[in-house]
Order: sequence, then structure tokens, then C-alpha cells
Amino acid sequence: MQQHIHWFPGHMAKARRVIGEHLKLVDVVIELLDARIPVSSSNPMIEEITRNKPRIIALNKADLAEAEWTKRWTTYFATQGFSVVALEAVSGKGTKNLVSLVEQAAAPVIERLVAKGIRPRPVRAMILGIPNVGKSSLINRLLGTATVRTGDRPGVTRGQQWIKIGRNLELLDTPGVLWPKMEDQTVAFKLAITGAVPEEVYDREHVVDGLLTLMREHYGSMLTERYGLSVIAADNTELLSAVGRSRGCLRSGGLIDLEKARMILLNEFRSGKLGRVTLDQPEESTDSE
Ligand SMILES: Nc1nc2c(ncn2[C@@H]2O[C@H](COP(=O)(O)OP(=O)(O)OP(=O)(O)O)[C@@H](O)[C@H]2O)c(=O)[nH]1
Repeated sequence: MQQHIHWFPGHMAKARRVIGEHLKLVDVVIELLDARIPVSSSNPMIEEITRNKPRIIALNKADLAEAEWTKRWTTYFATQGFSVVALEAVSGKGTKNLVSLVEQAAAPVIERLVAKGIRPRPVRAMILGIPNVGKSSLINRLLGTATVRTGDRPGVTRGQQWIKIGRNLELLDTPGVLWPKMEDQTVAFKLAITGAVPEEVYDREHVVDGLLTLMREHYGSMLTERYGLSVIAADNTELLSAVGRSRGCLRSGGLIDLEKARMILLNEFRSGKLGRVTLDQPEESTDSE
């Protein structure tokens, strides 16, 4: 897989600077992670970037992840001392919980202000996360109306103002866009199959080949059920052909349109139509398996 063209060092420095400016304005940071890949979707410098601001971890797209693993991740982050919540930004599940965690985390900051004789004010928060993790969806959800644009392509975010949520919380409507870890190829692969990096930066054929191998090893029954396969072919091209055949991806002469089959497989995997998957698993839990 090629390197992520949008995140060379110059862009990282700029993103860091912009986030640094916004951080000065807030009491609490909400770090959005993809519940399917809580490690791979994290930013390598998040500790340095957020410094001493209280940080809440929200495991978003929990509807796409395996519930049991999300529970284990929640426990894992809690034992690391974080406030953590499983979230579904699109449906809104978990947002109430998130808001109350933000208010709790900011309470000491507000108390300090009050102790200095400054009038109590609402808690201020901002959202941070890598592309496509659901930042705009969460803002929309909290806003209650779809006035912030969301897109299923990475890199679509805009605007800046405070959104008032109830009486006690103000959210910066510009999320901080963090760059993903792209050096580790296993991480890059997980980012590609979950849709966190733009299509143009990876080779689809190569990535789908890896996805087929992963599905065969861990989620074979999803393939048989979704595509009505009686067996899982040992060869990835044969397996892909079977997926294409079941979806009627035919070219003239009766050949299977493998490229179309790749698109279908990727889209159905990403949208959870194949089933719920968790691709990063906390070490403590795997040890006790
Ligand atoms: N299934 C599911 N999809 C989600 C969830 N949250 C966001 N999405 C989808 O993920 C895609 C990306 O969401 P956005 O809200 O645009 O993500 P973003 O982090 O703002 O993306 P950038 O603007 O690229 O930084 C969209 O297709 C959303 O519908 C969720 O909780 N569950």
C-alpha cells in the first residue's frame, strides 16, 4: 500500500498547529476512535497533542464492531484511567452518556474558575479523530439537525462555531482532524478496509486480496451466508469470482467482473452488511482467551 498522500509531515505540522490553537479554547477533548480498530484508528501523537487536557475516549461505529470486544475495549481503556463510552454517532446511541462524561471531566476545571471568582460558564469541548471516524456525524447528532455536512469520503469537514448542547456544554463545531498511523502496513491495511483513507492512496486489488484472506481466516461464515456459498474456495481469485457470481457481476462473454466484485465486497464489509467485526483486540483480553 502506498503512503497516505494527504498526510506528509507538512500537513501534520499544520494540523497540529490548528488543533493546538483550538485546544486553548476547550476544557475537554473527545477522542473518537473506530470501535472496530481502536488502536489502528488512533493518532500516534495524541498524548503529546492533547497534553494535560482531560480526554474522553468514544468508541464510535460500535454498531459495526463485535459487541463483546467493544466491552473489552471499554474495560481496557477504563483501566488505563480514561473515561470511555461506546458510541453510534449516526443513530445517537451513547451520546447522552458521552455528554455526561464530558461534563464530569470538566467539572474540576469549572470549579477552579469559580474558586477564582470567575462566573461559572458552560463546559467547552472539541472532537478529535482521524478522517472518516464519524466526527461530523457526531456533531450533527449533538446538534439535532443536519446542518454540518457529512460525507462517506475521508477529509470532508468544515466550518467553525460553538454548538450549545443543553445548558452546560458548548462544542466547537470544527473537529480536529488527526492523521492516522501509516507506517505500519498492518495498520494501513485495517485503515483501508474500514474506509479511513481515501481510495486513491491504495491499490484496491491488493487490499481486497488481504480482506479475502482475513475473512477466510476469521469470518468465513459471513461470506457463505451473505453470498450463498456452499464452500469457501481456497484461492482468493476463485473466492472473489464466487462473490461476483452471486452478485451477478458479469461482463460480456460471461466473464466475472472482478473489479465490481471487489467494490461490492469492500462496501458491504465497511457498512456492516457482512456482519460486525473487530480487527484490533486488546492484549489483556486475548491473553485470557
Ligand atoms: N455505521 C455507522 N456509520 C457511521 C457512524 N458514525 C459515522 N458513520 C459513517 O461514517 C462515515 C464518515 O462519517 P463522518 O461523520 O463524515 O466522518 P468524519 O470523521 O467527519 O470524516 P472527515 O470529514 O473525513 O474527517 C459516514 O458515512 C457516516 O455515515 C456510526 O456510529 N455507525
